Amino acid sequence: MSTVLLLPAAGSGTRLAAGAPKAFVHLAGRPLLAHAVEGAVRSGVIDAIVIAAPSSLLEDARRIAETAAEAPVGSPVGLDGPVDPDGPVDSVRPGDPDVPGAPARPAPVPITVVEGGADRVVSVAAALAAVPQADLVLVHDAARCLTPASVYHRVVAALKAGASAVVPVLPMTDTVKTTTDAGTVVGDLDRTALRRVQTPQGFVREALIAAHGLQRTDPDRSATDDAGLVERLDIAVVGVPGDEAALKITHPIDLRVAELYVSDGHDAHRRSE
Ligand SMILES: Nc1ccn([C@@H]2O[C@H](COP(=O)(O)OP(=O)(O)OP(=O)(O)O)[C@@H](O)[C@H]2O)c(=O)n1
Ligand SMILES: C[C@](O)(CO)[C@H](O)COP(=O)(O)O
Repeated sequence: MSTVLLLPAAGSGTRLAAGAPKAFVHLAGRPLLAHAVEGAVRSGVIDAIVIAAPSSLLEDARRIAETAAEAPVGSPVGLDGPVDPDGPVDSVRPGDPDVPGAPARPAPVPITVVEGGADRVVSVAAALAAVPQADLVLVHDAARCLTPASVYHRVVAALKAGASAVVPVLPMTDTVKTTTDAGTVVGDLDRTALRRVQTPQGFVREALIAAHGLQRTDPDRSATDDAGLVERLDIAVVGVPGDEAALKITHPIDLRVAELYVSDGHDAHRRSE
């Protein structure tokens, strides 16, 4: 089964306010986009990547992504111990650079860069239109650039087990209340039923194409993720465990947290659990 990753990276990063479109802001000396591409390639489950970038930065995106993708690729990344050949992810590749004697080799993952749009949905649709052939399509925010390989593995495994749509989810850690516009508390939501949703979100290609097709004619613009579009087709969306390291870098404090996480020596892309 071939799996293509769509990487929306065309956002302006208004809330981060770091002086450049967010995917081009540096974390630990490299653009977020480089971290995101490297994480996807090192997961071992992605066959091709399509990036949606700002129109003025298409060449920069291509250069950054191709350099990042040339990092040696290794299959056991994110998996503890040897790869189980009978395990759920069957496209894992050999050649771990950290295994003594294993030869490093260039990434075999082709990268396409397209122009993004005015909002995330438009950017994802532009990237989706550039996917030549694929059985499975994953959509992943460049802003979630430290996502561990294990999250990719869980999403792809659930698709291969028969799901049409898969999202990584985490429990709520705050109490959640509803309020009036004026800010008066109306009531509490049962947080045991609520989940924070991350990316990569995975889809059978036809489901994602149908969902974006519907979106083009649907006046309801409320969906903030691709699963939200697919839900309108009454397709069941399956949740798998996400990971706190897959945080979306949105505000300055998120970038600071990510910097500390990396400088503490964590290599999120290699982490299994
Ligand atoms: N027009 C857009 C808007 C967002 N994105 C991408 O969608 C992901 C999630 O968006 P978000 O984190 O909200 O990024 P921004 O839109 O850049 O943030 P802000 O709203 O603060 O400007 C990011 O990887 C972002 O680059 C995109 O490709 N095209
Ligand atoms: C797709 C997403 O990352 C899921 O949590 C999120 O909805 C994107 O947020 P945005 O601010 O609407 O881009």
